[in-house]
Amino acid sequence: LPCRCKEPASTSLVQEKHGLKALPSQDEMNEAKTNYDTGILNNKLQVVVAFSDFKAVDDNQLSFCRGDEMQILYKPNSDWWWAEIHGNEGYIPTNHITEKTREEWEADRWQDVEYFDSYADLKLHLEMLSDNARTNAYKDAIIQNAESLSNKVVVDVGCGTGILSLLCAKHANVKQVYGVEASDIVHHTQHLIDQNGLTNKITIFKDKVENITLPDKVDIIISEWMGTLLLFELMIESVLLARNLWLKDTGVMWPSDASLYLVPCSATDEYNKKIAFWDCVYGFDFSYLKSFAMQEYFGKPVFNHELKSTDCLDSPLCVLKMKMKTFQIDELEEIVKEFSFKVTKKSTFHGFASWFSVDFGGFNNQNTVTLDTGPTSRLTHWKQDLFMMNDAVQVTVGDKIEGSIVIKRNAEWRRHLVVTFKYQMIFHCDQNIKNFEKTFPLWK
Ligand SMILES: N=C(N)NC/C=C/[C@H]1O[C@@H](n2cnc3c(N)ncnc32)[C@H](O)[C@@H]1O
Repeated sequence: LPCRCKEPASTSLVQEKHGLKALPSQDEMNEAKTNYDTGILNNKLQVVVAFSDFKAVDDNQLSFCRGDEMQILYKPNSDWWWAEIHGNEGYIPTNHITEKTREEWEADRWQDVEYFDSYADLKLHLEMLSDNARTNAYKDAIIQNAESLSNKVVVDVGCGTGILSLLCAKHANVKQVYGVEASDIVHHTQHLIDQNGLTNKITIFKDKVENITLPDKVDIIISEWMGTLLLFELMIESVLLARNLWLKDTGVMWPSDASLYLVPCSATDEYNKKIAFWDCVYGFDFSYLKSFAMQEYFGKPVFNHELKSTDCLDSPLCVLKMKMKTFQIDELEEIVKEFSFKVTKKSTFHGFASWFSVDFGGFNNQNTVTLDTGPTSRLTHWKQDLFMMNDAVQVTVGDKIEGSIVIKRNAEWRRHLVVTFKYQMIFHCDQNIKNFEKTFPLWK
């Protein structure tokens, strides 16, 4: 099948670019045919997955795309194997494929081993549980909607120590709570449930929510999945998958709504401490280092920035609003939002700040509880995010900052994002225009 790969490179380019040896000789091939026939294990040909596209440059090579699965027939040398795909046979370069299974390959793209290891010990759970604004928002939502939760079945996706499951079971007369947790922290969770006398109300599943089978569909999905820039970790994908698999049509998602906000801001302290600092170091001009400092300190977002309301140069803009009952996973691939900010004070524009808020929609649209992580609310462990631009620009009332933010999901590393700002500044006094653009990996 014609592959949607890029245009063919020349043979030499392919071989140079991928550092490939020459194609196998006829002798090597004959040798392989003899040896490999005996190498087939229990009648199953080895299947490999391509982790990058390859465009054949002659008719005895096979073209394929990232994610394609191929059967290996012979291995004449370490650089080229003879494979079959879509009924065609030919050579494939071994430095484009992984011998891992698709499941292993997918897990790698999600960095599941590192990800779930990071939640296996108490550190992150202590940080989340110590965040009173966060945890009490869930508790308040449960208490204020206890009536509606009565006799309902709840699933807590990514339950960690089980705190949300415990709050549901204690403060509402729920029928049953299923707590689902894939990291090793889950080996403590059952003890905590038993120790608090809620064993008969809460059932724990020790696996990814993608892999489990619940006894039945549920009335409520509760989860605390929000990360930096709301979306990082992309745990939201697992929550939406759980919705698609296990939520009744009449079911409720908690949080029910999630919003991401953006504002132009000054960040004078950060800028002076890390960038302006180099202008004069013990009487010496170190300004040569400023561009390196900008890359080192602000090439990526600052995820633990504390934004003051007085730093904001205009009102915040909601750049993403997700109705969790209907939002689709593929909408996460790329989010684009135009903005047009108008500066409200004389200050220095250093960049943009972002934060999120989530609503726990009441069942009858009353008793909605909101967890807001913005500069006017109680500080949470998320704090706010700072996207420091490369140029600090003096601004005054009426200056405009117009452009777009693009949040693009990393095609390879599925928990990561890339954020690009592209905008122009239109100065009120002389209508002079300056163009800016900067891209921030989050985090790969
Ligand atoms: N970043 C914030 N705020 N919270 C992250 C919260 C993450 C918790 O949910 C678990 N978790 C994440 N994804 C899954 C999944 N697909 N299946 C089961 N458990 C999962 C993690 O192991 C953490 O304990």
